[in-house]
Amino acid sequence: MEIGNLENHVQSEPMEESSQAQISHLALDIGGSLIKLVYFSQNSDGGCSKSSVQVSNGNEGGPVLQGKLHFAKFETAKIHDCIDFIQSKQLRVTGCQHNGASANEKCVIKATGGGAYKFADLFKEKLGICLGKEDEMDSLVAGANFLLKSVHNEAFTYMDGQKEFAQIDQEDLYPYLLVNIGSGVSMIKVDGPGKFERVSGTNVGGGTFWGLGRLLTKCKSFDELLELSHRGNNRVVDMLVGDIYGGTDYKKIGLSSTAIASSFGKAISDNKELEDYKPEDISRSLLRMISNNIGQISYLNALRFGLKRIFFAGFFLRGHAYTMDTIAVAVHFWSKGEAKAMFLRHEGFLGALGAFMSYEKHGFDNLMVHQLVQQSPSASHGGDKTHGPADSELNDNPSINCSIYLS
Ligand SMILES: Nc1ncnc2c1ncn2[C@@H]1O[C@H](COP(=O)(O)OP(=O)(O)OP(=O)(O)O)[C@@H](O)[C@H]1O
Ligand SMILES: CC(C)(CO)[C@@H](O)C(=O)NCCC(=O)O
Repeated sequence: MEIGNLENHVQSEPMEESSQAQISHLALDIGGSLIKLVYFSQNSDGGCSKSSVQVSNGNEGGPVLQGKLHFAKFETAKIHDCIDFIQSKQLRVTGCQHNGASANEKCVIKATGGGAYKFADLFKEKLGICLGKEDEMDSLVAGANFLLKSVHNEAFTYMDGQKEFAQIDQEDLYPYLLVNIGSGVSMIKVDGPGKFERVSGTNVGGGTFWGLGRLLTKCKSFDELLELSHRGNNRVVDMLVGDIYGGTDYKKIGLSSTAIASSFGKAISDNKELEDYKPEDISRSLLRMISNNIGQISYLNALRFGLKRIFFAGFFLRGHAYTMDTIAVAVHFWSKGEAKAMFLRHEGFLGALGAFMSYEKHGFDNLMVHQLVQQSPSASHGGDKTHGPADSELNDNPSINCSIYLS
C-alpha cells in the first residue's frame, strides 16, 4: 500500500505484509525533520512457536513470535500523515490488545526524540496513545549496539565508490564514536551497552543542508536537492587552493591545488547573482561543505578520545554515495588513515530501534521482548522499499527478520 508519494517522503509498505500480518510493538522517534517508525509484524503463518533457542534469560521453551521489524518514515511537518498511517494499520489497537489493556485503559507507545515531548498531547488526542518517553541518546546508543551486534552486514565502509561490508568483532566493538547526523549532529563516545557520553555536537547538520539548500535552489524535496548534487560541480562555487595559488599546489602544508580553500568562496569575486549559478553546483558545494565539516569535527573528537572507529548514522546520509565518500575522505585525510569512517544500513532508525528495545527494559506487561535475533542477512530482503530518484544510491532500510521471545 503506497502511503503518499516521493514528495511526502513516506515509506511504502508491501500490501501483503502490512495489511494481513498481525502488527504489534510500535516505537517512534520524532525528530526535528523526520518521524521514524519501527514495528513488528508476525509472520502470516501464525509464527508463534516454542523456542528451540537457548535464550540467555532462561526463557528456553517459551513462546516465540517469528516475524519482521519494519521501518517507515514521515516528515515531522506532516505528522498527521503519520497519525493516519498508525490508525490505518491499527497498530494502536493491536498493541493495546497485546498488552492486555481494554479500550479504556492506558495505551503506551515508546517514543524518543524531541517530538515525544512536543507532540504528546496530539497523540493522546488523535489516537488515545500515551507516548512513553525514552531518552534520545539512550535510544541512539541502544539502536546502534543492537544493529552492530545482531544484524548481519549492517556496517560498511565507503571509499572511492566502493562499498565494503565490515565484519564486526563482537569482542572488539567498544569503544567507538557514534555520529548521528539528523537535523543537528550528536557525537557520542560509546564504551559499552548503556555506557556512553555525548562528547560533542554541531548545529551544522542535515537541517542546515536541507534548509539552506531549499532557500538557495528552490528545490521542493530533500531527494530533489540530493539528486541535483549528483550533477553539480562544486568548483564553480568553491574557491580552491589553486584559485589562490595560481593553479599550483601548496605542497609545504600538504594542500593540493584542487583542495577546497573556501567553500562558496568563489561567490565573493564572481560578480554574479544567485540566479547565475546552477542549482546543481550550489547543491554539490553545500553538501560537500557540510559533510566535510562533520567529517572533520568527528575526526577531532575521535582523536580527543583515541577512538579508531567512527560510525556515522542519521537520515542526512540517505546512503548517498557522494555524502559518504566526502565524510570518509575527510576522516581518512585528517587522521592520515588512522581512523575509519563506517556507515550503517539502517542509518536513520537507531533512535526508533532503541525505543523499540526499551519495551524489554521496562518489562512491558506480559509481552516482554527478551531477545531479538537476526535470522537472515536480508541482503535480498523482500521488505520495505524507499522510493526516490536516486534509488540505487539510497539505503534500502530493509526489514529485519527476527524473533521475539515472550515472557
Ligand atoms: N525525505 C526527507 N525529508 C526531509 N529531510 C530528509 C529526508 N531524507 C533525509 N533527510 C535529511 O535527514 C535529516 C533528518 O535526519 P534524522 O531523521 O536522522 O534527524 P531528526 O531526528 O529529524 O533530527 P534531530 O535528531 O536533530 O531532531 C534532515 O534534516 C535532512 O537533512
Ligand atoms: C538537539 C538534538 C539532540 C535533537 O535531536 C540534535 O538536533 C543535536 O544534537 N543538535 C546539535 C546541537 C549542538 O550540540 O550544537
